Amino acid sequence: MNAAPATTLSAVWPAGTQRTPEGALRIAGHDLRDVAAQYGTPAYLMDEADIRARARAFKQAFSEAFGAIGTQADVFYAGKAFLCTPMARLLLEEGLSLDVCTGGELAVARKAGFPGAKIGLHGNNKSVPEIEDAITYGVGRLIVDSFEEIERVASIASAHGVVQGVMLRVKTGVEAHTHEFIATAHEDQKFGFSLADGQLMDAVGRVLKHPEALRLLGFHSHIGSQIFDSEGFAVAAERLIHVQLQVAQEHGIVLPELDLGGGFGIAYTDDDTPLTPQQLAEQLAGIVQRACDAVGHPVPHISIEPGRAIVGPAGVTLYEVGTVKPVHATDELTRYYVSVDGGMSDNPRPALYQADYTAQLADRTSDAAPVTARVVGKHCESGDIVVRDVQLPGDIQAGDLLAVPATGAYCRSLSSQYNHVPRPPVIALRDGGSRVWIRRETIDDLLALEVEEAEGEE
Ligand SMILES: Cc1ncc(COP(=O)(O)O)c(C=O)c1O
Ligand SMILES: N[C@@H](CCCC[NH3+])C(=O)O
Repeated sequence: MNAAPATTLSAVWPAGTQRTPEGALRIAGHDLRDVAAQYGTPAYLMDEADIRARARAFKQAFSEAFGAIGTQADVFYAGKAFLCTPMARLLLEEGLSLDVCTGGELAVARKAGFPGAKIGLHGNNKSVPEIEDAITYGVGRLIVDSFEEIERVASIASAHGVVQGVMLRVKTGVEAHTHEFIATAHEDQKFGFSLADGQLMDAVGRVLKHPEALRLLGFHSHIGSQIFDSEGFAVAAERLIHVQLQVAQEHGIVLPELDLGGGFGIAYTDDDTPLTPQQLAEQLAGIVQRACDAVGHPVPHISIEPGRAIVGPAGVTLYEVGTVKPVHATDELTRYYVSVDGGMSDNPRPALYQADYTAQLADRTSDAAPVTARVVGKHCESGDIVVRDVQLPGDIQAGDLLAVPATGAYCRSLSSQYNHVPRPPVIALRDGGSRVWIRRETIDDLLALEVEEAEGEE
């Protein structure tokens, strides 16, 4: 008798994820039971080919769509989504640029040999050492976020005899359709110079007073994160092109660059329907062209900064189930609390943003009737939820493996050691091999930070 064929999972999973005829999940050719046996759980798994394919898709789609309107577009991967040295090297191999926002992220880029010219440094409160590191490393663009910083960057650049390329972060006033904590362009939040109250034009004037130290490249806007339509980008682009025109009229300078930021949404569950890189690129190119044509301004060189959309869907967290507790939530509902060996320390997004995820058994299939389950972690918080609502087989039990998809972005990078739970490793899976990108943290790693009192010391 022929075995049942492998089935391919939905787009919430890394491309090509399958359920094998034996019932286990397989990613990049790896049976997750073998991965768990080799590396332990919990573990962040990254499908390397999937990251590469998404990086390539963005690069190609944006260069084609913006090439068609007579300009170029660079893709700066937003390192905050997930960064480590091998990831930075992968991006470099794929021809992307890199957005970092702290000295720590810059240090990873340097370790990877990422050329300074292909790096942008963000941050609303960069320290003097961070600015010095960026300038001496030759970072191509520094995205300036405050009046204090204009003077700080000018004085450091001038002390090093450098004319530093800068962009101004703009608060465009766009109300992005996303969770309040990840919307970043409305007035009442910390990022950027406001367009509405004249701060931006004031900032332009102040940058232009330092021609020996600062070169104004253009404006930068990031309207927020996990956004599914291009409406907000259209409003932001129109406003930005309009001020670029104003700069041309008032100062006689045509600013060569415009950065539209990142924030492109991904599917966390099957209810989410993100745009493809090609759809995004075509829509954004149309938006920029119309905005420029409307005021007769040349189309600037464009950059975008996707983080989540490149790395998010490529990641899956693999857990082991420890307990299953049926809870009589209401007269009608028994909810099965499935506790796994990680939780809010490896994925704080549900606690921070009420983010939705899904999950599937990774070691077997089951014919048992599905039950309403909540996947929770092992931390001392009732908000320690990994997946709020998911249907899982009623015979789920201790020892089962559970996989949660779409955890490649803002999980490892937002992780903590809450309750002294060491952080999971990051394992890169590729056809024919696997490799540890970041090893599992140990209790000794955590204890090593403590400073013992020397004997005889008060
Ligand atoms: C300035 C900037 N660029 C890019 C990003 C990347 O966002 P996302 O990972 O949602 O694409 C962020 C984070 O939201 C950001 O603050
Ligand atoms: N950390 C957020 C996104 C904000 C990114 C930085 N501006 C998330 O997980 O969705």
